[in-house]
Amino acid sequence: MHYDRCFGCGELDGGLHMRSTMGEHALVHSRFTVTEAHQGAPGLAHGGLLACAFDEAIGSTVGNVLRRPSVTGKLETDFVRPVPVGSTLFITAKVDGVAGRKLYASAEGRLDTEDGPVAVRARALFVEVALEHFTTHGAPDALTKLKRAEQINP
Ligand SMILES: CCCCCCCC(=O)SCCNC(=O)CCNC(=O)[C@H](O)C(C)(C)COP(=O)(O)OP(=O)(O)OC[C@H]1O[C@@H](n2cnc3c(N)ncnc32)[C@H](O)[C@@H]1OP(=O)(O)O
Repeated sequence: MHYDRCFGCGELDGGLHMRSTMGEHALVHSRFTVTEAHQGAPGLAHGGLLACAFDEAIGSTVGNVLRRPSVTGKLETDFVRPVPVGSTLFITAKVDGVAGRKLYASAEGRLDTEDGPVAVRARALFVEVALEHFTTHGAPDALTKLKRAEQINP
């Protein structure tokens, strides 16, 4: 968790409540379980929420592997298989490269087990920002709030 009120990883009611774990070879593993609240078509996950889960999984990967403050500049998703309500996506993400402030990363999500069929792939460009990005555009006390989450979950 990088911030307790983050929609992706925080404690908010209705949030995605995702957690990430660093694995071997700098791969980062996250899980997203699709509930009734995440539906688009009846019984199926909404594509925008799946994109959100991948934004979170990749953002957490960039943050934890590179330890550079950054924001999503671009996020591309390939939805290759339907994701039913009740299923869990096992997401594995990695950093693909760094070019100055541009941080490239990607992820794939497999259905229900770590070696299940791939249902979603995503690629993202994160752009490194100064910490003032968060205090100027977000909340003046943003750094205190982010630091609090770091203390809960170092
Ligand atoms: C642990 C954390 C988990 C968090 C997960 C969730 C993360 C998020 O959702 S963050 C929220 C969503 N994202 C945002 O709000 C970002 C809003 N955008 C911005 O603030 C700015 O556009 C920002 C910071 C991305 C870039 O602006 P700026 O700092 O002026 O840099 P800028 O010069 O435009 O771009 C830097 C480089 O990135 C490239 N770039 C920026 N955006 C894009 C894009 N969409 N596509 C391709 N390239 C891009 C530029 O071309 C430039 O490349 P080069 O250096 O080769 O010329």
